Amino acid sequence: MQQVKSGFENAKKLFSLVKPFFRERAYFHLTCLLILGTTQSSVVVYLSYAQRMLTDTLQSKDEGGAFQAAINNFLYLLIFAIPVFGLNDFISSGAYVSWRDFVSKEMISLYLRNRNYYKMYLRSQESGKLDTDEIDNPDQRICVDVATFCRSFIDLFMLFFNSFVKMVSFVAILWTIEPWLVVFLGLYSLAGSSVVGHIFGGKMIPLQDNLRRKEADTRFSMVRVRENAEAIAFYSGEDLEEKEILRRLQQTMELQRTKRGSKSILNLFQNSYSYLTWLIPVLVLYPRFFQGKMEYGAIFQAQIAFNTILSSLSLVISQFDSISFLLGAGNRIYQFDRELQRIENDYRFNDGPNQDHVTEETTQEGTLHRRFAADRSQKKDGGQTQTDRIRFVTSERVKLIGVTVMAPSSLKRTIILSDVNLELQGKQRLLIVGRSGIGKSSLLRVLCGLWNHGRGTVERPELGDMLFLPQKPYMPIGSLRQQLLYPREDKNEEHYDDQVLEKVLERVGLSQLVTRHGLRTQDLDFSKILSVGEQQRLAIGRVLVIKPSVVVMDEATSAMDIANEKNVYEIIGSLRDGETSIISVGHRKTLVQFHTHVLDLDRHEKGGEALRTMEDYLKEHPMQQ
Ligand SMILES: Nc1ncnc2c1ncn2[C@@H]1O[C@H](COP(=O)(O)OP(=O)(O)OP(=O)(O)O)[C@@H](O)[C@H]1O
Repeated sequence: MQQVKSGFENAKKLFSLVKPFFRERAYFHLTCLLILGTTQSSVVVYLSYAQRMLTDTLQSKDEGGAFQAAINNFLYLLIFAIPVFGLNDFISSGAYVSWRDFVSKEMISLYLRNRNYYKMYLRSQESGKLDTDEIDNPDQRICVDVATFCRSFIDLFMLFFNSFVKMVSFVAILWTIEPWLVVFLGLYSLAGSSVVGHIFGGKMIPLQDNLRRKEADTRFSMVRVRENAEAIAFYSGEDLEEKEILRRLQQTMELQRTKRGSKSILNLFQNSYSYLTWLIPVLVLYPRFFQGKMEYGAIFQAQIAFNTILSSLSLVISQFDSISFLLGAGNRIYQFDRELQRIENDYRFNDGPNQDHVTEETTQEGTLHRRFAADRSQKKDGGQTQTDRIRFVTSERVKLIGVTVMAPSSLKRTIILSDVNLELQGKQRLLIVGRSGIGKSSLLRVLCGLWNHGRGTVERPELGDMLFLPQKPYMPIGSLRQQLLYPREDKNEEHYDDQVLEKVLERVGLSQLVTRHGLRTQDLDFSKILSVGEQQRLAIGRVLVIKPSVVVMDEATSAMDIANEKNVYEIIGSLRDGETSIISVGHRKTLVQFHTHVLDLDRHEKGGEALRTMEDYLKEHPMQQ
């Protein structure tokens, strides 16, 4: 019963993965595959008749001169059969490429949409592991598992369909020769499939799933070495890295050994199952042949029909390894897809900071406000009922009203900061200070909409009008132009022509990069080419290109020398006639001179007024001058 239930579950999962493609463009490929399958199976059936005819004329020593005709017949069939079988790969690969393309694009789009990738990453932080227990290695799921799934599904589909068509034809042939053989085959395959499903089903499918996960973990540990080559080399951490990679490889190999054991037993069963029946047609039919009531060709054809029906009916047994391989990959895609859908739904009904699913309303002052569904959500959390989402409102200035920041972990909602109030007018520049770990970066994450757990209201301009600069800037693989334009696409040629961008580079002291790398040389990895200070200046170049109304900097000048840092603040200060607001987080004393206000989180923690003018702050902290 358990087996039937899990078989039904697996079929349901497969159906849910295949269904979306049918809403798209699968019908053409399916029609081609079905026509091809039917043609191929018919050719096999005709070949069996041609073989029977040939055998009969051989046995009769060409009595009646039919031998030549049988040879010709066979040859004509072969001429037709060769291209038909040759088309197999062409047509099935067409279906595979189209399907894989569709599924991969859907998954990539869902993964990157509405910051789902970031939410999945936050979930992985909750467990403190690299990946969540359920959703490990999203990259492998999208790139490798989807490919495996589509290829194996199409191959198995073709195999099952061709076998079915052949089986129907050969059942008709064998029925005319000996009906009991057909009945025997039906019962025999039913018994065999139940035995295989019962003994191997529960083991092989989870084993395949686990194996794929371990393979991906091993590969990922190699990728980490490549990505962190220099840091590892500085530490001389090779030995430790090797041990870690070998530990993961060892786990993979152990699973391979377990699989080998189960597979050998499966193979033994498969071989015994098919060889045990070999003699049955001959044993059943030889009395009639000896009595002269049957031609040798009929026995020959009965043998072919018997074996074909047997192999068709026992496909589940003979292909069990491929089926578990398919279900293993399918299961991983299904889990991933379900998790993404869950995150997407959660986003729709609870999260907010994105324009797609928000409600819009106009305030009394006529300002366009966007209120997110989350604002109204009341949720039970840890046994307490509370409003656990921060409210985001679009406004011209930055204002925090009673903002309490909670860690995004859903397991344990730790309060990082409570009841922070702040209002920033244009031209004001805010420095956020406080001891390490107090919550400075967390506050910026809230401001930029990455985190939304907590209470209170955040008013700020549209996200597209704000630019966040982290300590370690992100450098996408691409040209120098693309670095400057990021996160905008490199297509608006007139607006961002090369001369404008060269001027930007000149202002941040990086004009030598144009000579060194060119503006349009593709596929450069600037995170490896540039020093961290240069990367930080390049990121400031993005501020000059985008000209946001608010610039948020999280120790974004920490790797620069004092002259460059000064230059950067002067550049940002001159944007939009000095109306660009600056919010910085940093520990360096030099930052004080570039800001007009301070949000002192240490003072806030002790219950004092957190927001002060720089003048007041310096009276209390003269050493900072
Ligand atoms: N995803 C997370 N889940 C749970 N806690 C987190 C998460 N990210 C950060 N924290 C915790 O929140 C607290 C504040 O972190 P945050 O990075 O905001 O500190 P910070 O003031 O910017 O520190 P620093 O000056 O060292 O950069 C820390 O105790 C940190 O461990």
